[in-house]
Amino acid sequence: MALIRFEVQGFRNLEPTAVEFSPGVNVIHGANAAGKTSLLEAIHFLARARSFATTRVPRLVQRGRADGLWVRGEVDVAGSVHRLGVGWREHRVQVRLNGGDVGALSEAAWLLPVQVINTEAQRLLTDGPPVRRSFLNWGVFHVEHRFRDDWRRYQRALRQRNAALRVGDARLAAAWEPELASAGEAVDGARQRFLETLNGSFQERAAAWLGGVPMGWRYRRGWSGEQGLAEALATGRERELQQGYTLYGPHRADLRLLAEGVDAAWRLSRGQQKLAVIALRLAEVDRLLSAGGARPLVLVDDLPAELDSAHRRRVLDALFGTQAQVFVTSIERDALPSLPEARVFHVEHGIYRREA
Ligand SMILES: Nc1ncnc2c1ncn2[C@@H]1O[C@H](COP(=O)(O)OP(=O)(O)OP(=O)(O)O)[C@@H](O)[C@H]1O
Repeated sequence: MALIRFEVQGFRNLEPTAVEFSPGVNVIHGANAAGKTSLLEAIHFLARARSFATTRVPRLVQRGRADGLWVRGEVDVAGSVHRLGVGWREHRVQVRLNGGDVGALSEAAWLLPVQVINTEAQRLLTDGPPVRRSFLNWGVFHVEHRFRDDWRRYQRALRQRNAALRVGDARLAAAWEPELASAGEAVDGARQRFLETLNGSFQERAAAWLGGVPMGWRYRRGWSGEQGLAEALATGRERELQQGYTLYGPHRADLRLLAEGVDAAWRLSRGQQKLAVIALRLAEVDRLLSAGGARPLVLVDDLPAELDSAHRRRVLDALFGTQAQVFVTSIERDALPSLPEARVFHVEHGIYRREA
């Protein structure tokens, strides 16, 4: 899997240009405000129908453009090419795959699993649990095919039970519990299996990058102790009726990274936090690659920020050593090591061009 051809229209400051990316490493350089982040954002929009920088899609539309935006790409999956297009037109996201409309991006999300590493990377440690749950869900979604159905089933049962709790209907709330518990246990089981497979690769990189600080993690599944979820829901129901929503289940899970046994967000420097997060994200990338599904894309924006040159070099070696398709931006071309096989693009005033 690789994003080989790419084109945008009406996306931030980018001029409508078509380019051919390398299936391996792509380096994008240019001055401040040239459009480097916008280009990565456009790739991300193609993959996920949303930005990594804003939750408001209309902000991505080029100033003064009334007809919205489109991002199009050709994705090579084992030699067969899929045409994917994602746009914002008539106040909604539109997705087209191989010439046909696709109802939801989730139908096409398997094509381009994308990971972002940017100056905000350490927010995976410092923000609240939702970012870590979505980190986990993303990985599990791409390696366990049943996960999507279990997660949807769980969300649906959760909505129904919460609606019953809000109106104080204990019988209806209880009636949703078997479904909620079975889908919730499946979601949790998939997350735990997935996490176990990340540990080796995470530990290896963390040991090399964090100067021997012992790292680990604590996964909380969202309900306590040895209880099954059905039991936790039944015993918690009275309290939940007072609160008006479900307090137990995988929607309350969390994954905390630990350094020397305490929260990594307290113990590590900002640069170390970033390195720990990169190690975790690359462990996910390794896992997807070993699962043999779609090959992930890794978007790396402004890596030089906060990393000294020795750590930058280690991270880049690790990145380039994975079999993922990689896009790295940098203000200075020379801040990145020169790789003979990398394809280099220069961005200026929103025009991006391949360098000879
Ligand atoms: N909707 C939009 N329409 C037009 N231009 C926009 C829009 N949104 C942002 N821009 C502009 O696009 C330019 C490129 O921003 P971008 O973040 O891609 O730059 P960059 O090359 O990553 O810069 P830096 O190195 O400073 O991070 C900025 O001048 C920004 O103001």
